[in-house]
Amino acid sequence: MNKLKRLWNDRGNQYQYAKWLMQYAKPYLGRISLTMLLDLLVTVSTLVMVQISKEIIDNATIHNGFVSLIVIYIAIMLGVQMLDVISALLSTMLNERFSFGIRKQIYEKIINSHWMDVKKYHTGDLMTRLTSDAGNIADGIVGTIPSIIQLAIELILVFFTLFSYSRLLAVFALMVAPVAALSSWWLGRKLKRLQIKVQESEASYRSFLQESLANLLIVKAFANEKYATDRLVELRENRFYWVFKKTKMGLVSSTVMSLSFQLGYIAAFTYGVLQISRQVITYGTMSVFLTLVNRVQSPVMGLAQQIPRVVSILASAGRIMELQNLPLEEKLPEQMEAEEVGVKVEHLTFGYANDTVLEDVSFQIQPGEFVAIIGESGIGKTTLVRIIMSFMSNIQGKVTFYNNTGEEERANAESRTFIAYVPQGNTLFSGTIRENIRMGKLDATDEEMWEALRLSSGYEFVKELPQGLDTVIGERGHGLSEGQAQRIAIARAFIRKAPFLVLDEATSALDEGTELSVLKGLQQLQPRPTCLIITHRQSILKYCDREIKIEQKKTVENRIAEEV
Ligand SMILES: Nc1ncnc2c1ncn2[C@@H]1O[C@H](COP(=O)(O)OP(=O)(O)OP(=O)(O)O)[C@@H](O)[C@H]1O
Repeated sequence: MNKLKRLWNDRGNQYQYAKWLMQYAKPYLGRISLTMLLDLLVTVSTLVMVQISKEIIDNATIHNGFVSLIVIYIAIMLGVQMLDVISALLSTMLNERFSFGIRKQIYEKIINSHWMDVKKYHTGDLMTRLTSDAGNIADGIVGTIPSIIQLAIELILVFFTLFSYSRLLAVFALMVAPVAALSSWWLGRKLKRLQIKVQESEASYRSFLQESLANLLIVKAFANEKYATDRLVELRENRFYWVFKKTKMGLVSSTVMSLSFQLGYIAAFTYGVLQISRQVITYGTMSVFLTLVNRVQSPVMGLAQQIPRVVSILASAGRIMELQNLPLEEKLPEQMEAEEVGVKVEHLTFGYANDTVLEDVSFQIQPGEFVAIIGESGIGKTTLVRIIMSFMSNIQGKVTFYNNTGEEERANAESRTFIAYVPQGNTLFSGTIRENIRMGKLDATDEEMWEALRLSSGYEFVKELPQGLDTVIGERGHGLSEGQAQRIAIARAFIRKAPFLVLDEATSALDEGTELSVLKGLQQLQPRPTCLIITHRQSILKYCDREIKIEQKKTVENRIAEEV
């Protein structure tokens, strides 16, 4: 019963996947049809060539002229070659455009979905979906599906041509079809599970590869080079196991089909020979028989061989649809003048999976206030600012920004346009210092960059670099010290001149003196932003008006005394 139910549900899913694929393919249907038309023209031309070859052989046996027929045959053959080339070029172009189109859509989907939902996937897995799965779908839409249609048309055309010569032979030739259909059905079901395993093992392999390269220092520091290589081999072996299993299954089915194909051919051959011996047919007709039998069976085989491809496309479509189904972040139209922004948090409750981190928390931060968020490690400080910045989904309660004129805006992804953020850790991109700072303000001038660097205490060291702002830094700020990278990240936030600034342990790598000058720079920011500063350091508190302490899932507010 359960098995039946699963089959039924699976059928529903396949239909959803196919519908989704169609919707993706829609803009490309014109160009796909053109390549199909070219391929169809090739099919028809080859059928005409079969007919001409029969005439040539028959004319030769009765000593009639056949030179002009050979010339026509060669002309058509050259035409077919040209059509083949054009069709190959067209489908490569189409494949490239389509595969990029699909990747762009998924990429956009990922970057516009809730950060929290996307972070559940390993970047290696996301990469596999963006590259291998998207590639599978592109190949499918541009190659497999048109070739299925083309093979079906070819089958019909050739079948009726053969039928017009000999009904019996046509039916003989099609005897391979039930075998092909049965083995395809059996194969399709088994293959889908294997294909998902192949893609999952590919994702684990890529994830490990990417992570171990990104954390090469840790691998080396713990002398884990051999362990890393062994692990890589193990993951690759796992992938190989599934690929091999899938290939074996494909081979079993194609061997069965190939054997039935051979049998069909032998039957047609014997039948033809008998007919010749009884002088019922000519040698020319015999050659047509054999060619057509071959040509009826090959599309049937071709169709059956497409089954693994279709299965693999549907499995990839399922993996990509999963990303497509992620809910988009809410982006509300601007509702308030974002000057001097404050925030109200009301009855906020939030937890990851089963663990509640914050429970019925309410507080307010006035525009222009500097507030320290404190509390022991792992208590929920970063979580709280991520909620305020609308990175999280499934929160209970309300977060509202407001300005001095009483306008309000419920926190949403669009609110980040008036927020600047310095996250924990090293968050620089590879590229120049200029490119990194510019992320805070895309049209920033050099003067603005130097000013932001001055306020973040990065001016001196960047000035001393031979290439200055054009100094190229590596992945995650490689080439800079942690403290220097932090100051560039702070400059990236300062240049935004955002009315709401969030610093998450932004000065943790700085010495006391440099930290002090960053805090002084923070106070000089014009216009003065509202500032949320997550910190473990007492020295920072005296630069704040208030502290909000997180304790036992609640917040406790304290005004900071002047003399602290
Ligand atoms: N993506 C996540 N999934 C599940 N649990 C998480 C996730 N991120 C954080 N947590 C958990 O939520 C709790 C709060 O984490 P959070 O990062 O907000 O703490 P924090 O106060 O900022 O800590 P620290 O001072 O060490 O940076 C921790 O117990 C942590 O394990």
